[in-house]
Amino acid sequence: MNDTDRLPRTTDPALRLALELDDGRRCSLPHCRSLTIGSDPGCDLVLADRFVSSAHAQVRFDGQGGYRIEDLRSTNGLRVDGVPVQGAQLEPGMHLELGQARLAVVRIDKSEEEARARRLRGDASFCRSPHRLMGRSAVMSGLRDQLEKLAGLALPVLIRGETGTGKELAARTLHEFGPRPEAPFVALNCGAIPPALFESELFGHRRGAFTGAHRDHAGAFARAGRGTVFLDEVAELPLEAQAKLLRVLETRLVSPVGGDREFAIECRVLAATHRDLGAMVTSGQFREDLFHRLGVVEIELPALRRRRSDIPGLLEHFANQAAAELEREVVMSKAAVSAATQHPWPGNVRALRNAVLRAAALSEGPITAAGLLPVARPQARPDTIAVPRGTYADMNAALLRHVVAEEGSIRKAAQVLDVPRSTLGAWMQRM
Ligand SMILES: Nc1ncnc2c1ncn2[C@@H]1O[C@H](COP(=O)(O)OP(=O)(O)OP(=O)(O)O)[C@@H](O)[C@H]1O
Repeated sequence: MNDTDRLPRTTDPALRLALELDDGRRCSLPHCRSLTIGSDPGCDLVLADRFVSSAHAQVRFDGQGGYRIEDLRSTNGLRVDGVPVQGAQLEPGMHLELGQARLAVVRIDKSEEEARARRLRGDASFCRSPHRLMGRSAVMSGLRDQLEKLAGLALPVLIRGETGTGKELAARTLHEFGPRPEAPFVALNCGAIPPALFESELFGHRRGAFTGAHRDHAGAFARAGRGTVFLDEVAELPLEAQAKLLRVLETRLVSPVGGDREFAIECRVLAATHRDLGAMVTSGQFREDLFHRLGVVEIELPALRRRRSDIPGLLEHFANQAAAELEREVVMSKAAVSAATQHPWPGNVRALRNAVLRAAALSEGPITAAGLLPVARPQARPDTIAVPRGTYADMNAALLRHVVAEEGSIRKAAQVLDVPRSTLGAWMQRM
């Protein structure tokens, strides 16, 4: 038998279906679009199974509200409810086998789906969520649509954007609207991990693996379980660490340092960077194969100066946040809104948020333009830096302290040094 057309057809146009993997991952069938399934990272649904062909099958939208799966001449074929088929109309309750991978066709509860979409679009009820990407500009609403589509797919996503544009917020949104929002979201700042600790932080270690390893340590992949690992500032990984990460992403197997057993990883991997990874690949600083693994899909968070129409809404949002924290009214003057809309905001939304919170804390009446954007006082810059005699580490610490003292804040120093604020913060903590 090569076809299961005799199965009842899906006629309800509102019926939404998803494919559920054995490990609980769920991929909702995109509205009115086709979806390819295979082991190739370019597929919409990637199955890391050596019996799955690179492009194994395709789920086609049939134009009438239904979906059909077709075998794409795969090596190991397609089975529906245990029967080898060439194609079949998808119905809830069916079991598909592609190579050794098993997928169940499940019905998505419509109200659950609608609530998810409403939350992502920004209903009032979702305003309280700390993970909300605000902004009414066309570029931001396009981005939210993109995130909504990507959240249901198990693909790796590379998030690009300048510091403070909301990359981590976007990663959390993908996790929160993905199939397992209740599973852990583990964020790791790759720029803040000393090279010697990289393997242990990601993959974990066993007790006694190295001096100081007094007990077993679960790495990020183990802690994320079936959730998400977010590799922030992934471009900062040294080449040796990149090779190790690539191996894990290819085999989906992790071996803790000092352990003799590998375990399979089940989490989704998201990565972010403020750097031009393509250029780093060209200059040999970043592995091309890892770049393609991580960036199956790329999204870009636009700089705030490229979407100035979002600024008044963000000011209002953060003024409300400040009012809630300070337990008093916080009002922005028209002049402050106008000045903020012209400002270049090199530190993007984070800088804007900090400016509003600082101004709200310091001003008693409405926030003025000068209160929000104080003019930087020119500082006398010494020609030399007093560097202590000592080790390379001592010297680095002295230089970092100097830049922070001169710039007046870790945020500004991070901009001068062109490193993320969180990275510089972590360096300072280790000094
Ligand atoms: N669109 C947005 N709506 C509301 N808040 C935002 C938005 N974008 C960023 N923020 C806020 O700005 C701050 C910085 O965001 P986030 O940490 O996600 O940026 P990032 O791009 O990951 O920064 P970095 O590269 O420095 O790590 C957070 O407090 C976040 O909540």
